[in-house]
Amino acid sequence: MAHALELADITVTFRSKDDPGQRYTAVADTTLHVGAGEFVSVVGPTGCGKSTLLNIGAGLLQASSGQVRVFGEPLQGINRRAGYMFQAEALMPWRSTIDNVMVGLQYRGLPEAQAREQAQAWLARVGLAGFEDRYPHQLSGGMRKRTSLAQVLALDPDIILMDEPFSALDVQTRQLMENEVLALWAGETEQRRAAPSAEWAPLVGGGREATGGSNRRKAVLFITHDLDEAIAMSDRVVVLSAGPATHPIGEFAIDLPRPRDVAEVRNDPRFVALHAQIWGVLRDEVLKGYAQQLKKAA
Ligand SMILES: Nc1ncnc2c1ncn2[C@@H]1O[C@H](COP(=O)(O)OP(=O)(O)OP(=O)(O)O)[C@@H](O)[C@H]1O
Repeated sequence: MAHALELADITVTFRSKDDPGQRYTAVADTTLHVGAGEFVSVVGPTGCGKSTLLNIGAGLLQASSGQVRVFGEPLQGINRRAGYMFQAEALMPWRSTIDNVMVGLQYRGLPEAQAREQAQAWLARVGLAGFEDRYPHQLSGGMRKRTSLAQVLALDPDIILMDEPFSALDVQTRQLMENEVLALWAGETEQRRAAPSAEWAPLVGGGREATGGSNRRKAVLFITHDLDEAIAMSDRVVVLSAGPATHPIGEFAIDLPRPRDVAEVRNDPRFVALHAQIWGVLRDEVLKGYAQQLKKAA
């Protein structure tokens, strides 16, 4: 079966805007894939080219050479089978929560009433029932992330591309969101734990089923610089070298049982062993990446 997303021999060379003769090869000869329904994380030192690879997979950036295939088909233009969750807030501040979630559905041609119904169901599913009319500035950081998640999932993409989506959150909210993403990805719809407040609400059922979408597991490409997060969430972790000419230098199957609680799984001896193994490959690259950042700043 074709991979959901395949990057084959990708090289990305940027040209300096000020001096077109000056070039920087951020990524070189990189091949990586995400199987249908697979959760893959890519980790690497800061500035190594993680977002560049994700942008290539999203079709937002064209590779200098190499091929991108989506379910076996060469990607041309934007990857319409993928939803994209950025590190930065992507909500429109002038639109209410529900309007933010509805906008993509309406853009796809869904009548307003139907778009509203689906958006409402998704907001409920990410624990935001009752917050439909709030504006982004009236929500906490975690709630805004939930809204972004609803926005992406409402479009029922087969592939989800996530670029450090929770790095701006505090540790507790971040772990909650990570668990929520895992539960949504795994198709869990039951209430998993008691909810002391909306901010801490668990997933509630009915979203996807109520809106007639599919319940199959999505392929996820998750970019992070946080190795703990990568191991806790993924089926597979790909380690990138420091730049320039970044490329994968290690790939590790994460054989921890699911369902996982991202906080608890860190105490599992297998997690500790995997962490030590992967960190053994990543450590030198992180040091190289850090030295490069210092040089750039000097
Ligand atoms: N449009 C561009 N023009 C020139 N150089 C670029 C461009 N986009 C990215 N780069 C460079 O390519 C390299 C990789 O950038 P990228 O943002 O992909 O790294 P990253 O691993 O996602 O970084 P971080 O960990 O900081 O999020 C960096 O050195 C960056 O400065």
